[in-house]
Amino acid sequence: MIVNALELDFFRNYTHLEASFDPRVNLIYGDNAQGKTNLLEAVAYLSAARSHRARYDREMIMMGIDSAFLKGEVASRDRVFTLEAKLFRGRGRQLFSNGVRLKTAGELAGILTTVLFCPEDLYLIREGSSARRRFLDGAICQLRPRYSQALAEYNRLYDHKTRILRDWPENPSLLQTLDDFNLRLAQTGAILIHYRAHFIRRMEKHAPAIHADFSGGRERLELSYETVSTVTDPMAQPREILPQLLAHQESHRQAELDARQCLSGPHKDDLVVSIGGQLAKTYASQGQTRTAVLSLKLAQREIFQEETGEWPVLLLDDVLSELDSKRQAFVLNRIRGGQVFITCCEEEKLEGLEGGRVFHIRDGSIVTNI
Ligand SMILES: Nc1ncnc2c1ncn2[C@@H]1O[C@H](COP(=O)(O)OP(=O)(O)OP(=O)(O)O)[C@@H](O)[C@H]1O
Repeated sequence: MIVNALELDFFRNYTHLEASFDPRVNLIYGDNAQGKTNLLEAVAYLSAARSHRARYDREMIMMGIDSAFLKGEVASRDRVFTLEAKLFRGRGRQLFSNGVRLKTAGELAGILTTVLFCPEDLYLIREGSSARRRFLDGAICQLRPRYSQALAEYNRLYDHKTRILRDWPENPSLLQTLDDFNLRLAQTGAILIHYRAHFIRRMEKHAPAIHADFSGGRERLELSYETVSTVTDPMAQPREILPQLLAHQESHRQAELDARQCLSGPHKDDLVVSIGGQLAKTYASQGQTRTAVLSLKLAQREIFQEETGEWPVLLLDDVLSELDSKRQAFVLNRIRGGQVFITCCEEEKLEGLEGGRVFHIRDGSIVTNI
């Protein structure tokens, strides 16, 4: 997948932008607050009609203006697609693919897939397990529609069970439905565990090799999957996992009633990341953390390519800071396959770039395009 060209009108701080891109590396540099991240956000928005940092579409419309327009020309699946989004203040957005209005954002799936790294992704290593579960869920949903259905169903059942456990002392009749929710949660939970285990197994084949190359052979990345303790083989079929989840629920039944919280199930799963045998969350340096997160993202991208034959577009926002020059050179020149967008602040980073195209962004405009 390649973004050949992008056009923006009244998107964030871009009054009007027209740009065409290199099929390999695009380096976007400029001072702080000039519009580098906004550019990546626009590309990401055309991929899934979602922004990683805007809660509402209206935030992306230039202040004082009523609508914004985004247009991308994308080469994908041996065809060229024109993707358009029109954002409005006070009413719903409109999405188009090759001039045809789309009914849902889901219809964009598979045309332009992006893998984004942004500074907040460092939480993936540093913070609690929820950030890592979000990463796993997002990556598996890109590949497996059945997983996204199961995840949505699990979250719905989980919310319901949480309400039962919270309210049962005031309303004991709620407990009559608890067994039913437990069974359905275990059935969908078993599907999540099965898919997560298989995905992490594939990540284990890709991410350590990338991390080793990235760190010049100095570091060994290890991944492992931590799930419900009664599950003996998370790779097994969901029907084999199901009785083990039910047993765990049963043994935690009283504790859940006492705590008025849902304590059993894969909503507490974790992807454990270690570097050289030490838990990355506790011991990794800033550069190691960045390297590990990026290795995970690059592995996600390779798995997608293996499955579909297409490289997702890689969007790297402010990835170079805190990396030494060897690791920067890896990002600039040695990421294999596919198109990459990299934002950075300092001009000296340009010296390390061996090919591709360079864009200097100032105040919502491209001032030089090398
Ligand atoms: N809806 C909007 N209308 C107008 N300007 C906006 C809007 N949303 C954001 N901006 C402005 O866009 C500018 C550039 O933001 P962006 O996040 O792209 O900066 P950046 O170049 O990535 O900077 P940094 O290096 O600090 O990350 C900011 O000054 C911000 O105030």
